[in-house]
Amino acid sequence: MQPALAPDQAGQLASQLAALACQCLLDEARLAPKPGLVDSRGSGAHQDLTLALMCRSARALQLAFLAMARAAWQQQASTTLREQLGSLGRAGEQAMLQASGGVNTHRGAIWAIGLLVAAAAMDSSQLQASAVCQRAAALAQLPDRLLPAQPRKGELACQRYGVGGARGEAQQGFPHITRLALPALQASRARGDGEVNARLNALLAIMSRLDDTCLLSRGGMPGLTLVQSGAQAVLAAGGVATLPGRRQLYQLEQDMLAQRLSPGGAADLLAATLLLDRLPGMAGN
Ligand SMILES: CC(C)(COP(=O)(O)OP(=O)(O)OC[C@H]1O[C@@H](n2cnc3c(N)ncnc32)[C@H](O)[C@@H]1O)[C@@H](O)C(=O)NCCC(=O)NCCS
Ligand SMILES: Nc1ncnc2c1ncn2[C@@H]1O[C@H](COP(=O)(O)OP(=O)(O)OP(=O)(O)O)[C@@H](O)[C@H]1O
Repeated sequence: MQPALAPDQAGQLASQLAALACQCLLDEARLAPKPGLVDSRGSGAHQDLTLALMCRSARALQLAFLAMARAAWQQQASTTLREQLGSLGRAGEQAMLQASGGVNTHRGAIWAIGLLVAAAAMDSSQLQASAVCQRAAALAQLPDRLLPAQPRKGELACQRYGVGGARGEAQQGFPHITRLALPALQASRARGDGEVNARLNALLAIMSRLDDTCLLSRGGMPGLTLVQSGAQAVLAAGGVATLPGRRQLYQLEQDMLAQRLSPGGAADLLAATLLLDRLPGMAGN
């Protein structure tokens, strides 16, 4: 049990968490070169998204993350908290749609990062990635009776292809982050690759294994397989910091753009990876 904090101290930590979550979304959006995704070079495989739109959407989500951190502050996982977070997540989606003029910029990110912000707030004395992911999984496993019944694109892809999607990833405690992305980020930094390349290698590690419903909706199983094997080829060639790895990355990007493939789920998980990487270093810890 963490020691009780004065209310203003608790409020400050919740604000810091929300600001950090937004910063991670901005860092993900600006990181380049990301195959198929919006980045500082352009819109990737998207026709209705730009970097400016992604940044506006990211900033608009700070209040939703703050509300989630406050709601979860020193709470245990419960159906009441899960349903509160669900309502706040849907309000966040409305704020996102307002900021983006009706385009889905960050729905998957609100889900993953919302759960992780809430999980961090539940016990701010235990901010290591594994502990935070376990608490987020406990939340994601609880039912939300207020969830609207009609299934969305991701849900439909899950049913059609028999994969777990965004929900399954969270319910399992974000294994693509803890087992792949964070180790790839750390190994790449340790090799002296530089921060941009380390983050790109973490993204490629997620893409090499994730059953991303964005890819399944856009390109079916062939689209998902193309991306997974292309990302594996980049990593097998030595990663994005090497010349052979860079060549594989640009080949993968050409193949993805030709088929309008965008790994949106992997991008969300990269932003979540950056958050988990920075949580233990948050002021006050
Ligand atoms: C569970 C969610 C993601 C609904 O997902 P659904 O599968 O129905 O599809 P939807 O197309 O809306 O979103 C899927 C998004 O998740 C991301 N994604 C896709 N595949 C994956 C994957 N394998 N792993 C992680 N993220 C993924 C993509 O960005 C995609 O756009 C979520 O939107 C939801 O239930 N929201 C309700 C509000 C809520 O409960 N919020 C909780 C706040 S903490
Ligand atoms: N840098 C990024 N560029 C593009 N998408 C991103 C980025 N970062 C995260 N995403 C995620 O990708 C998802 C967008 O995927 P996608 O375009 O397939 O969804 P959609 O809007 O439902 O589909 P469509 O555009 O085909 O109608 C968003 O939910 C968002 O969470």
